[in-house]
Amino acid sequence: MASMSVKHAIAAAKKLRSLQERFNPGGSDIYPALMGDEAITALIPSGNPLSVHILMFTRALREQGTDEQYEKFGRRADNNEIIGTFAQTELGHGTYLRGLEARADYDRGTEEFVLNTPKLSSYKWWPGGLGQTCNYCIFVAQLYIDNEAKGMAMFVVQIRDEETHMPLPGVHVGEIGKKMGLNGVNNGFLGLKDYRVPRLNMLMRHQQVLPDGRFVKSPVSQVSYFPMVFVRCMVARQNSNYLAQAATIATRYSVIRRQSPIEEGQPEPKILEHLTQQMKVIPEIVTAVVYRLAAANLQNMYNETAEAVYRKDFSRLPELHALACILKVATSYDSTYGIERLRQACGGHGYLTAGNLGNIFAMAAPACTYEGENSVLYLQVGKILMKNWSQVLAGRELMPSMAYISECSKMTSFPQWTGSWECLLKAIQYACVGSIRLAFQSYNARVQSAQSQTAAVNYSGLELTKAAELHGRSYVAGNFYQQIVNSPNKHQRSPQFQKVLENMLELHLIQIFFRHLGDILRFIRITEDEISALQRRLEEVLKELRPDAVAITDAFDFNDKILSSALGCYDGNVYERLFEAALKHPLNRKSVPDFFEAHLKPFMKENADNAKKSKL
Ligand SMILES: CCCCCCCCCC/C=C\CCCCCCCCCC(=O)SCCNC(=O)CCNC(=O)[C@H](O)C(C)(C)COP(=O)(O)OP(=O)(O)OC[C@H]1O[C@@H](n2cnc3c(N)ncnc32)[C@H](O)[C@@H]1OP(=O)(O)O
Ligand SMILES: Cc1cc2nc3c(=O)[nH]c(=O)nc-3n(C[C@H](O)[C@H](O)[C@H](O)COP(=O)(O)OP(=O)(O)OC[C@H]3O[C@@H](n4cnc5c(N)ncnc54)[C@H](O)[C@@H]3O)c2cc1C
Repeated sequence: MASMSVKHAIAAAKKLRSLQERFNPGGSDIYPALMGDEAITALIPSGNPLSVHILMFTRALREQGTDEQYEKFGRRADNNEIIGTFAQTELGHGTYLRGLEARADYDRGTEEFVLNTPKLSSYKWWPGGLGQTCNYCIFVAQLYIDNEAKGMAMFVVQIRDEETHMPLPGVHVGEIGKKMGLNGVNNGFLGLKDYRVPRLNMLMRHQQVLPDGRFVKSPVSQVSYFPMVFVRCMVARQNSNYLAQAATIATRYSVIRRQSPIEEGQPEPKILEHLTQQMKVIPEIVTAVVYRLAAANLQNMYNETAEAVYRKDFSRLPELHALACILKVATSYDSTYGIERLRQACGGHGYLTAGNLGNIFAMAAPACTYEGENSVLYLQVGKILMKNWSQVLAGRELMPSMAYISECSKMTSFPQWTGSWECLLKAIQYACVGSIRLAFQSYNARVQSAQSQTAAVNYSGLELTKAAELHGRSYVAGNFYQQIVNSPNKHQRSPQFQKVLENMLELHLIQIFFRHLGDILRFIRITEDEISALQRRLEEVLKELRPDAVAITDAFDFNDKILSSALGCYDGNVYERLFEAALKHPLNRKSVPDFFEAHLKPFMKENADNAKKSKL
């Protein structure tokens, strides 16, 4: 599997190079285009062992290294002359970066760093491609000068000989073992013992160690986290893709599969005629569209911020960090939940490997963990919301993506309920601000009672994560509303197309309303009649979108090779393809399986003999 994945990954890398020549060398705006060509995902269903090389190793060299360091290492990496990974997580630490144990001690006598993973728990553990594929890595370590800790730093480390691929002296490297999925990625471990690298192997665009050992601190320490921000933006796009693939498969299957008459005596309908099936499938189609649009927005913001950071303007980093966290979490949670819901919507055949829904789930699910575990990132956003609420109380402006918080904070009560889209959106935002206010009261009371900020964050954690989740809902729903209702190119859309988009907006807003009804009712009075009216509208809009479901998923434009699913094939010949896949199973090569003579027959005979004896 690993060699097949590497073979396909090399093919994909060549494609990426040709795209880079067309777009711009190493530009971040090529990745969505690349992912628009899902061949990357389909060709490598067991995961791409070069993903981290492309997404993190090459970018870290470009963004964290000096121009000279880019010339020395980055150009070769961009040209795939060397293959690297991003080695930050350790066996003992992943989330708490300040607890990382790998260390880099500066030796001013030789102008080198001595790299060590002092304990087993200090071993780098998880980096993609580290096990077998990479010959370099970005090694993230705590920097020490004269045994004084200076914080985290990144080092370019060669781990294997470029000719023989043998691990270099002082390097202990290998594969960490089988996973739930992505088993073509060869995630690896790395131990270093007194491994020396020249001073200029420390990436020094933002912080420097001078030959005499003087340390020049970064103006903004968080800029060293930038490689993670980029991947969080990519995850938002990639996981919306996984959900779109699963939605396409389940939709196509749901208009092929017939089961259970709706009226006695009538023929069995397509299962998508069942309202409950519509409720399983159609909202996931819409969620995939909603997140694809939100991820595109985030990608633009990333590109703008990356250019600003290059000019040493770090002002937009905090907002990008907050949005990258919230979208990475929301997209990975909702896509993972959605793919499983779509699998269940396909009955038993959804559980077959030939349906590919299990593999899509296995590709999507780890995004809830990597690049920042989701609950930790929710807490991170909760902390940022507390900081911004203090700004609101001080009457200060907030970052654009949080402007609604200021607006809602000025509302003494929620206006008359109308049930309009604007009303539904405002309800979600109003509930979010109410949750922020409650979280702040708890958090602030703790800080006032002399709890440390980190302890107050921990003990207010449930309210902070709730506020963060509702902030994510508010941002995503607000973005979707703007794209459908206020988009500058709205007049270029046909009325029919605009109507489909508005139905999708109606469904998204009502679905989010019902998902957070408890949170909303805490702050807004809504009558039973008003809620029942929304229930009717939900049923109505599912019926309205039913005829468009196949067309919308066809518009995702996944070809059969990419979906790799007997249930979601374009020609709809599901049963033929399921049977064809079954006949290919190795167990069907012989009529009598080998285990019959060896195990089954003796077992049955022994039981028969025992039965006879017991009768005597
Ligand atoms: C060959 C062809 C292939 C083609 C490839 C392309 C094809 C693409 C297809 C696939 C695309 C996408 C799929 C993705 C596949 C990728 C594969 C998996 C990769 C996984 C890699 C990893 O997992 S790398 C390791 C990730 N690890 C983490 O994320 C660690 C998580 N922990 C943290 O981030 C931090 O510890 C923390 C944020 C939780 C806490 O930060 P800190 O310790 O500093 O403490 P504070 O919370 O107090 O923060 C201090 C201040 O810093 C601010 N802050 C924190 N983080 C950031 C940030 N990132 N940016 C900016 N600012 C930040 C924080 O807000 C505090 O600010 P103040 O309050 O103002 O002080
Ligand atoms: C498929 C895959 C690919 C990966 N690729 C890479 C890679 O290329 N490079 C790399 O460096 N790493 C990589 N990782 C590692 C990944 O970044 C870490 O797994 C992730 O950061 C979580 O850290 P951890 O696994 O050590 O969990 P921990 O940090 O030990 O967290 C475990 C659990 O503890 C809880 N927890 C932790 N901290 C807190 C907190 N502050 N508050 C509340 N609860 C908390 C959470 O429930 C969390 O799930 C990869 C992981 C996976 C699964």
